[in-house]
Order: sequence, then structure tokens, then C-alpha cells
Amino acid sequence: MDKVLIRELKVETVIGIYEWEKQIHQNLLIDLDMDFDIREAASSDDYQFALCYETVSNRLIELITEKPIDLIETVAERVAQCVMEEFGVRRVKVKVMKPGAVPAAKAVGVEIVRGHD
Ligand SMILES: Nc1nc2c(c(=O)[nH]1)N=C([C@H](O)[C@@H](O)CO)CN2
Repeated sequence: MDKVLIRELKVETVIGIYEWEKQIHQNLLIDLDMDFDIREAASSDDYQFALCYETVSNRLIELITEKPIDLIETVAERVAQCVMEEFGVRRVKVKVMKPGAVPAAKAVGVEIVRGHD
């Protein structure tokens, strides 16, 4: 299946389970693999048939930053639900990484796949 990809979308937001985390902003890095048939956009060279990675990125930043979230699992599920419901994506892989959360690790994170072919 064709895919539209977003890599390392940086989202600065209030994220975490601890009280001190609720007082600061931290970065999340989000990867998306969105199943999407690109043939109509490619053959027509017409933007109206494309899944706009810019529009998706801006919507996800809005979604994630609208209120504090405890778990990165919640971020992943909300992102998957949003791209399927609002952008007509039938299957999506979402990876949410939290750099710096564990000092000894470069990043920690979760990855989910939602939807079907
Ligand atoms: N599976 C998870 N484990 C942990 C999370 C999380 O979101 N998912 N969050 C934390 C803390 O917020 C941590 O990032 C603070 O450094 C701990 N474990």
C-alpha cells in the first residue's frame, strides 16, 4: 500500500505523569505512516487528491497541545483516531518518542498500528 509519511514531527506540550512535568513543556517526536493511495494525486498532479502532510501535521500539533496529557500512549491513540476520522486514512502506524524522559536513554516511546487494509 502507498503511504504518506511524517517523520519526527516535534510537538512541544505538557506531557507526563509527575506533578513537575505538569509545570513544564517537553518535546515529543512523532512518526506517522499513513496508508493512502497516491495514484490519483500523482497522475493528475492535483493537490486536491493528495493527503496533505502539512495539514495533518498542523492538526496534530493542535490536537496534542490543546490540553495536558499524562501518557504517551494516550497521544498515540488520539493521533491514530484523528487521522482515520478526519483525514480518511484507513490504516496508520504511529510512533511517539519522548526524548530525555529517561536520562540513560536517547528516547523512549510507543508504537501502535490502527485500522485495516
Ligand atoms: N509506558 C509509559 N511509561 C511511562 C510514561 C508514559 O507516558 N508511558 N511516562 C512516564 C513519565 O511521565 C516519565 O516520562 C517522566 O520521565 C514514566 N513512564
